[in-house]
Order: sequence, then C-alpha cells, then structure tokens
Amino acid sequence: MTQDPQRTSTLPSGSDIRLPWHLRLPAPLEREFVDYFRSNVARITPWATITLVSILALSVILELTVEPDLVTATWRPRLFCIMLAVATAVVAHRPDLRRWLHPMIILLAFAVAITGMWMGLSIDHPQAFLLFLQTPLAILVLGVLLRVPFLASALSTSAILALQALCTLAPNTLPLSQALTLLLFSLATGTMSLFGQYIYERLLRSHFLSEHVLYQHRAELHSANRVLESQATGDGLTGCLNRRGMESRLNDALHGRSRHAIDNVTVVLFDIDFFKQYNDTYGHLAGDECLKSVAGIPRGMAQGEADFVARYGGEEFLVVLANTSLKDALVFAERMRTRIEQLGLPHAGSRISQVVTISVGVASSLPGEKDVLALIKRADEALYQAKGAGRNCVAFMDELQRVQTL
Ligand SMILES: Nc1nc2c(ncn2[C@@H]2O[C@H](COP(=O)(O)OP(=O)(O)OP(=O)(O)O)[C@@H](O)[C@H]2O)c(=O)[nH]1
Repeated sequence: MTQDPQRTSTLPSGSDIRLPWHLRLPAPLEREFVDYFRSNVARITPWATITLVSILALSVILELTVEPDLVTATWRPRLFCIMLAVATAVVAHRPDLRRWLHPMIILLAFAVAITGMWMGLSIDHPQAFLLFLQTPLAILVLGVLLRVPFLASALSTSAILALQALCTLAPNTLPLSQALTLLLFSLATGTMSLFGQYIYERLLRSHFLSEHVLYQHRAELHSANRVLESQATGDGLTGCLNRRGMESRLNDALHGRSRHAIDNVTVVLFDIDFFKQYNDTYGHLAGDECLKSVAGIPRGMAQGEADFVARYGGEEFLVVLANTSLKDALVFAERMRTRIEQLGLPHAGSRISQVVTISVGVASSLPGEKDVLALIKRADEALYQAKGAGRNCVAFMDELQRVQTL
C-alpha cells in the first residue's frame, strides 16, 4: 500500500497552519503580510485604474449623449476622481511611496462616493438620483477593484453606507422609495463585496504562510547543505580540504572549471618526518596538535585566489599553487619547509633533527594536462626522492621529468 507523502512528512507546509476568524497573524508576520498584500494590489492597480477611469469617462459620455446639460455639473467631480485614481496608480508604481497605497485607495473610494452623493443632492434633475450609483462603485473600488485589508474595508464600507443613508433619508431630499431602493442596492453590493473580500484575504493569507514556510525550509536546507558540503570536503582536525575536496578542486582547476582563470598548477606534496615516532613519543593527541600547527604554516602562506591546502593522508599534505612557475613554487616550498622547522616543535624521536621537520616533493602540470592523479604521482616521486636524500629537504620534478633535489 502506498503512503500519502503529506501524512508521512513532519515538515509544516504552511497550509496546515490554522488562521483565526479575525485573520490577524502575530505582529512581525502581520507586518510582512501587509507588505505582501500591498505588492499584490500594486500589481493589479494599473488595470483597476484603467477600469475605474473608463467607467467614470463612460458616465460622462453617457450623460453627454442623453442629457448634455447635466455634464456641465458632473465633469469636474468626475475629473477629480479620475485624477485621484491616476495618483493611486502612481503611488502603487513607486515602491518608496507604497506604504500610502491603502490610504490612497480609501481616499479614492470616499471621493467617488461623496462626489456622487454631492451631485445627486445638488443637481436639480429628475434622473439625478441615479448619480447615487457612485456609492456602490466606491464600495467595489475598496473591496474588488483595488482592495484594502478586510478590516479597513469593512469600516470604510460601513462609513460610506452610513453617509448615503444620512444623505438620502434626510427629509426633503429623495422620495423614500427611491432612497430605500438605492440604499438596499448599496447595502447588497457592500455585503457581497465584503464577503468576497474575506474569502480572498483568507486565501491570500494561507498562500502567504505557505510561501513563508517554504522559504524557511529552503533557507534551512541551504545551510544544511553547506554544512554537509564542508563536512564532506573538509578535514575536521586541520581545517584543510580533505582528499575528496582536494581532488574535486584540483580537477576543476585542470579542466578550466574553476572560478578563476588558471593556466598551470603546481603541487607541493609534503610529509612530516618520522611522524610515527612522534606519536610513539608524545602520544596521539600531541600528534594531532602537531598536525594542526604544521598545517597552519602552508595555510597562512598560500594566499592566491585559487590556491589551497589539503590533507592528503595521515601526515601528508598537499599545497596547490595556481598560475605559479616551478621556480616560484620551489621558493614557496623551501620557505615553508624552513618555517615549519622554525616552529621548533620538539621531536625526540626524529633521527635527523631535534624538532619536527618535513620532506617536500614538487611537480608542475604539463601543458594541457588534465590528469590529477598523474600530477600528484610525479610530486610523490619527488617526495620519495626527498625522503631518500635524508629528509628535511625539497625535491622536484624538472621540465625533463627528472627528479632533482634542491
Ligand atoms: N596523531 C595522529 N597521527 C596520525 C594521524 N593520521 C595518521 N597518523 C600517524 O602518522 C603516522 C605515519 O607513519 P609513517 O607513514 O610510517 O610515516 P613516518 O613515521 O612519518 O615516516 P616517514 O614518512 O618515512 O618519515 C602513523 O603512525 C599514523 O598512525 C592523525 O590524524 N593523528
């Protein structure tokens, strides 16, 4: 039987977070949600503005066709509303002004409603009561065309409805039947608009929470991946790359996949002399400390952007120097050998010195060489020669692939 992945997953998905009936989230999330809400509204504002401006312009055209006299009294309030609608679109377009978007939408809705009521009351015409239809239009601006958060929308819609009731039900304004019809129409528009808006905002908030949770999962995964990657490619004791990390970086360098342009690569392979005896004399823990101190020297010296130090084996390290000639790499290797000797780490078990010393083998990549192992093998041959030559010295593979000791 196959298992439902959602049931087996222990990660919250965002959609399983229950929203309270009043929809408000904890304060920091609520602030983020308001920004998210605004940017959603900003995206639809140009189209909503075009719609509103078209409706207002069409009203003027309609009056011009049916009652040209009426237009002299209506075009100015309508132009004012059109200008406010354009200003709202400008505010939505400018991220630095966007915090004013919701107040602008509320202002626009009130302007549409109040100019309609003012025209309806002041114009002396048998059809003038129709100008009160701007009230439902204003309610739709708040909750459907542009949208402000539900609570602000509910308060503004109620205020607009109350204003309309005051204007139309006052004595000697409109016949009661007309006033009640208009009020009922506005009330129905307001109720439906708020109902739709509540559902919309619930969905938007759930979507926001899902995105938020997803973002957190992604960030956690990203950092877990980084930790895993550094554990997989790093050496916990010395902080150098481990062998796997070294092979991958060296491969990238030789195959031109590195972030930096690399023409040639020189590898400096070194090994601590008589390290087994060091462990036998001072113990394994002291051996670890010795490895850390020794590794610190090349790590401090290899400063090129594409250079790196890796722990190749137990007490064997490999320094990769990019775009470095063999001659310069030999200077580096000799300086490194000297500095490690100058650390003065006592080594009573060594047969060649009183202190910890290293033997070094150096080899450069051949033109077009891509084989990491072949390059390391040549450095290893040189290292073998350095050991044979008495240790605490540098040997290298020259251009003719002969091993020489410095
Ligand atoms: N303390 C410590 N010792 C390690 C670690 N890894 C490897 N070793 C020891 O390093 C020693 C390497 O010994 P050998 O390979 O014989 O090399 P050597 O004694 O340095 O001899 P030469 O290289 O010929 O000078 C072994 O005793 C390992 O146990 C480590 O992480 N910590």
